[in-house]
Amino acid sequence: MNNYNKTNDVTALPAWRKLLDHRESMKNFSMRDAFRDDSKRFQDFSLAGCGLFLDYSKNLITHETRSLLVNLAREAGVEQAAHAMFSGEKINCSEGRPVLHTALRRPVGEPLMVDGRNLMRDVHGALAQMTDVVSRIHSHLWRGYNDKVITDVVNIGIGGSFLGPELVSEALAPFARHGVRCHYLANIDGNEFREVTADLNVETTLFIISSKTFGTLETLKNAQACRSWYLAKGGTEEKLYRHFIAVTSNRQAALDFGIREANIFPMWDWVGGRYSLWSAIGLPIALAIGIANFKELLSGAYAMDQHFLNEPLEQNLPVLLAALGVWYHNFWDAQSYAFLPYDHNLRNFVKHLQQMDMESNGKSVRHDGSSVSYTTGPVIWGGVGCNGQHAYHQLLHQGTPLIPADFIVPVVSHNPVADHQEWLYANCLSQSQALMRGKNRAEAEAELRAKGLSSNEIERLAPHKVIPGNRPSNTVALEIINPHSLGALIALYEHKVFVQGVIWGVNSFDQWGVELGKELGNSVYSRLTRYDAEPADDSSTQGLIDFFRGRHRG
Ligand SMILES: O=P(O)(O)OC[C@H]1O[C@H](O)[C@H](O)[C@@H](O)[C@@H]1O
Repeated sequence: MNNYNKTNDVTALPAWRKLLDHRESMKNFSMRDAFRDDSKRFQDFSLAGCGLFLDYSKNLITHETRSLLVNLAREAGVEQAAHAMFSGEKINCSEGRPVLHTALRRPVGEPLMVDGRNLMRDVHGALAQMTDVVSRIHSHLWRGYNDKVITDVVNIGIGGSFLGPELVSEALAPFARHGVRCHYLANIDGNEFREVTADLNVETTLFIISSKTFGTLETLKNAQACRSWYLAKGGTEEKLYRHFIAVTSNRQAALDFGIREANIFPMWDWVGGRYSLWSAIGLPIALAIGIANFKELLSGAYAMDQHFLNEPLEQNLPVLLAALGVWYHNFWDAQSYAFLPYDHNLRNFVKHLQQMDMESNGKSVRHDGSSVSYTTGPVIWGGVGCNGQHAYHQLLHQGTPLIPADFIVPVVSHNPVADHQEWLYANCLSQSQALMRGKNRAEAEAELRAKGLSSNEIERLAPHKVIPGNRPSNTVALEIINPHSLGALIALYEHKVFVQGVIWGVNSFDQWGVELGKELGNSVYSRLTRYDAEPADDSSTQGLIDFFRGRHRG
């Protein structure tokens, strides 16, 4: 039971009931009319903070909606929950752990006592260890077994030990000027292994085994394969320590794998995998962009932390985004949410957000073990614009489901080409404008008439040309993607997810749902590889095992 939402059932809160009534009153609300009737709408429903600018005016909301949604967040205990999280309360109830990824970006000097221990000493100790190894590699003091300079880093990790670092490395590629290329090896798939290692030089490659538990199948199998690759390519056992680093909370397992003590970077159980890029899991980022830029990333996230903690709910970026998501999800029956970054370097942002959001709030049991009676975490999807306009925006504009969208767009490109950035920005705005205003029947007919079509043709075609509109979106604009603004942007969504979890009364920080598949995987594997194994419990699994056996050339 969380300490701040006594009922734990959000539908019992007065604000929820008022929102149900309000939803009824909004059934004929038209954004297009709202913009026509209120010239101050953009001004009233936009907010700047931490280098980001949020335009949330293209939403199915009025001033009353906003105050009811903010009241819901308040009644659900969001303010108390935020302080509980930041102060180290064990809010991850099922695992009895604090949730302190925010501690990873606190500046030196701000102590954080948890169970009598100042965690900040551990945090800054790890940051100092990162700083040292980055400095030694960038200054060519750290060399390979043949004394060659390190030019490539392969991060071996999956889930939170991969998606966050991958996102940040790509997003901050313009800042990678230290001669170290980052590669990510995540899946247990020979195709990926070959793709990652094909062009690597064993003499100049450093492997980072990133695994909070050091027990993840994919990561351990890849670590063993990379070790074999290193030895097969000429690497020596004696100098293996120059090519293998580990980031983990399971120190003993790393030592047992053969990682030298000094090459082990700490992780802690109070940092969830999907929130861990700010820790030594972010080592590949720091190797690519330098420790100074990595610290800028931390300071951007810290700025958003302070905004989230201190701004009133009405002026609070994560709270507003969270409340709007709840509004559509629980009162407009939206089942998914689209993220549409208009920047090539943010092309994998949605992958990180998928884990952050869906692994956090893809829950159906509240803190106290009771089942929810309402929908919780949405399906998160999306992709880079303008590409999506030529793929799935059709459904966004004329499909049957309501799918709220977040557009994310920088003004300045790191690589300006002709007027491309102007067109990219224009397309981002026009897509959200089209979602909002649509094209009504009269406009469709007038357009066809202007093309000289006959009235029969107009009658036939017009229904297909109508675009419903009134489809909500937010636009997060920023001047340029840099370490500070990216840190703030990622932290914005971390806190949005947190606020929604508080409102829904679920534990956003465990992930028991991923265990069963892993357990069953072990028994399927043994049936695939041992001919004396018991048959599977169901004919589908056994039939597919037989299909494999009949064809596999192992
Ligand atoms: O970092 P690791 O312990 O290897 O875990 C890697 C990933 O696998 C787990 O199954 C969880 O679903 C993720 O939250 C985690 O990030």
